Amino acid sequence: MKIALIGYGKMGKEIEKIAQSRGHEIVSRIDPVATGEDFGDGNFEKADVAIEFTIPKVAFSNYQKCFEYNKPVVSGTTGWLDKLPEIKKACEKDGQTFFYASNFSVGVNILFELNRHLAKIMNDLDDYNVEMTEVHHTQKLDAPSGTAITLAEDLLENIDRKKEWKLDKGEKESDLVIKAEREGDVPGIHTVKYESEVDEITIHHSAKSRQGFALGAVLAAEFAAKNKGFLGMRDMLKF
Ligand SMILES: NC(=O)c1ccc[n+]([C@@H]2O[C@H](COP(=O)([O-])OP(=O)(O)OC[C@H]3O[C@@H](n4cnc5c(N)ncnc54)[C@H](O)[C@@H]3O)[C@@H](O)[C@H]2O)c1
Ligand SMILES: O=C(O)C1=N[C@H](C(=O)O)CCC1
Repeated sequence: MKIALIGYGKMGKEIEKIAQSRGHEIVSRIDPVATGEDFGDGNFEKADVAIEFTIPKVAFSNYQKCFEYNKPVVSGTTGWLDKLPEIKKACEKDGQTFFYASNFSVGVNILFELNRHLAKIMNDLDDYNVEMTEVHHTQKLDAPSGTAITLAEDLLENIDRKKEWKLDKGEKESDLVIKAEREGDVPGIHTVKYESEVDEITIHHSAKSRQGFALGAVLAAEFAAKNKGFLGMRDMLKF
């Protein structure tokens, strides 16, 4: 498969290694800083699929470009999701293909499943408060992480006593607090903690490197090249 990388930073480079090890060819590396390559230089159109890991403020315009070229796109960038309804519309009305995941690691997607299941159990157990922590490297631009937002949305959907998430500090009992910490080169740690007077229950994922995110993004690109529409990890992993 021929792959275009949009964003050739930490994730773009990790994805390149995994994609090549799975026999794929990188035909384009679009990044104004790292490579100087652009959509119009004749290479992007050779791609079967694009994988985009950039920065929040440019992600949406990159997806529009992919759609202009009718290329399926895998989106890993976080912090731009206010534009998601427009992307869904492009998939439904114009037949575009878009695969988004706040986290492509299979391990984190297992955590998402556990989080939904545990939240259903904890809904009636009012003695427990729930809060979340995420830890990432100091270069990260967005907070809370996209992964933390996914975990929080699943908690809010299943725990009636929590009404909205708040970054770092809550004001009311009904606020779900997400603490965001930045240190060193931490690839990503997410914890959901329930606490009562008598005990604590935690579920936790800690990435050892960026390899798991990159492998998941390449698997998603393989899936997006064969399937159409608005896609996500639950379509691909089927667990
Ligand atoms: N979904 C996941 O599994 C997952 C995993 C890791 C990171 N991320 C997200 O991916 C994004 C990138 O992470 P990273 O660690 O690679 O960041 P990074 O800072 O190392 O790389 C970002 C790259 O984007 C480039 N860029 C900036 N503007 C651009 C543009 N207009 N077009 C193309 N490239 C452009 C930058 O020059 C840089 O090289 C972040 O939003 C991060 O939160 C998601
Ligand atoms: O390094 C990052 O930035 C990461 N971003 C994603 C997020 O915001 O959840 C996934 C984990 C790593």
